[in-house]
Amino acid sequence: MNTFNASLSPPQTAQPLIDARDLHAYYGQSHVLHGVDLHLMPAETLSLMGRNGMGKTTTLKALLGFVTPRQGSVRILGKPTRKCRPWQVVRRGIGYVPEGRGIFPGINVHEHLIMAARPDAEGRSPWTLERVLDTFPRLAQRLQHDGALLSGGEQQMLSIGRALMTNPRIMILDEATEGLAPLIRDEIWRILGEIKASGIASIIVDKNIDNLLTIADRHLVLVKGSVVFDGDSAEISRDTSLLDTHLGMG
Ligand SMILES: Nc1ncnc2c1ncn2[C@@H]1O[C@H](COP(=O)(O)OP(=O)(O)OP(=O)(O)O)[C@@H](O)[C@H]1O
Repeated sequence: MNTFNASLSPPQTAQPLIDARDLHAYYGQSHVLHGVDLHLMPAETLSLMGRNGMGKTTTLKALLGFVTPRQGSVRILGKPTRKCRPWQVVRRGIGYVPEGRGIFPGINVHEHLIMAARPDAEGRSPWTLERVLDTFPRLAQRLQHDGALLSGGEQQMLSIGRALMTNPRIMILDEATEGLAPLIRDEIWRILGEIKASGIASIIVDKNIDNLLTIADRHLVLVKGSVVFDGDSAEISRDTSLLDTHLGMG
């Protein structure tokens, strides 16, 4: 798929987990998304790229129901989400790791994890507390620590661990490694690789393009609320003008 020729519809071979079409979103009078199409296939890792302010977070919020699109549709697991509240959308099997992490003061690590625990739609719980703590040994050492007293990296691990406790089919991560020290970032990318290997589909927003090119199967690039590229890592790597102009990697 080439630049400025974004796909309008997903492949017909399997049902997409997420199928969003022609999303238009506004903040007041400000028209922020201009007809975004986005689909996510089972077990796929999709990156959402673009410079600051291009509409990545708003796209994620439109998928989750935090922002109501004025035009367009979102289907999660084949069912429309129109009129659904965000909690009803995520109950279809989405683990959300928001920008800023969403960790609560006054609640410790153990409580953050167990309050999120639920089985998947088939009643299975592959992600147990034990498995999450095995994946994040740092959290195991800090179980009784208040969320507000954790480092940024620990908070991000807790945010990801909490999302996994919901036994999601889809993980949505906004700014997965923002503001973290290089070693912690590496740790987060390793864990995102494990999540991918476990078969969970993901949408990842992050500023580190090299890591996104390594981990994601497909990439969408947003410019001023429109998708200008939809393709795989080889395709985007060849498109030096796109990388230079829209991602600052020239
Ligand atoms: N709550 C809001 N009210 C008004 N305008 C907003 C609001 N949130 C975002 N915007 C504006 O909408 C546009 C898209 O913002 P959005 O946060 O979706 O972009 P982004 O690509 O995620 O950027 P960043 O990397 O800076 O988070 C920007 O112009 C931003 O200023």
